[in-house]
Amino acid sequence: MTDKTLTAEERAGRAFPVSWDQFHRDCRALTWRLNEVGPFAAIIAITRGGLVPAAIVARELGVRVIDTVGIASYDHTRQGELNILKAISEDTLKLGGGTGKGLLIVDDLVDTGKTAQLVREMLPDAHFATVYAKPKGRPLVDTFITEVSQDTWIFFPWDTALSFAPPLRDGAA
Ligand SMILES: O=P(O)(O)OC[C@H]1O[C@H](OP(=O)(O)OP(=O)(O)O)[C@H](O)[C@@H]1O
Ligand code: HPA
Ligand SMILES: [Mg+2]
Repeated sequence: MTDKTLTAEERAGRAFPVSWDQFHRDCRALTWRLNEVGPFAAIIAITRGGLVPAAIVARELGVRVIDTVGIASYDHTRQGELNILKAISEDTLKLGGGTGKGLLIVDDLVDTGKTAQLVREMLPDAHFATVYAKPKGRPLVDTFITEVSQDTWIFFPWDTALSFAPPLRDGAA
């Protein structure tokens, strides 16, 4: 049974910190794979986490039409109801023939898959790409780069800062 008093991060247990360098490399690797699948008429970033990978992928693939769909579910690390804060624009929907054909959806990661499921329902024929994937959400993603276990919490570079780490013999785990 899931302990509701714990945040998703606390439940995850393992930490996987990602540096800007690593993230940029992983986004470029994702682009290599997507280049085999495209071309794409537009990219839809799932904000906010999808904005950074979408910018890198768009630059590499030469896509200049970018839209966003705003979905929030985690308040820092606790997952709540999914809220659609901004819908996909009419212009983008038209570009994808109403079903998303020839469009690319980008997010930073898929965890439980709830966000991905919701966007997939909006654009069933779009290609869905994330940089990282956890097992529960993985079946919903068409292309990703790195899989991490469900009990891992990914720390993105825009959510973290460099800080002092005490030496091992002083009690650091
Ligand atoms: O697979 P799921 O369990 O749905 O989780 C994945 C989603 O959670 C995070 O977004 P969040 O809702 O925290 O908003 P943010 O992108 O604004 O940080 C992440 O960026 C994904 O969009
Ligand atoms: O592992 C994660 N890291 C950051 N944000 C997230 N949102 C869902 N899962 C995660
Ligand atoms: Mg997000």
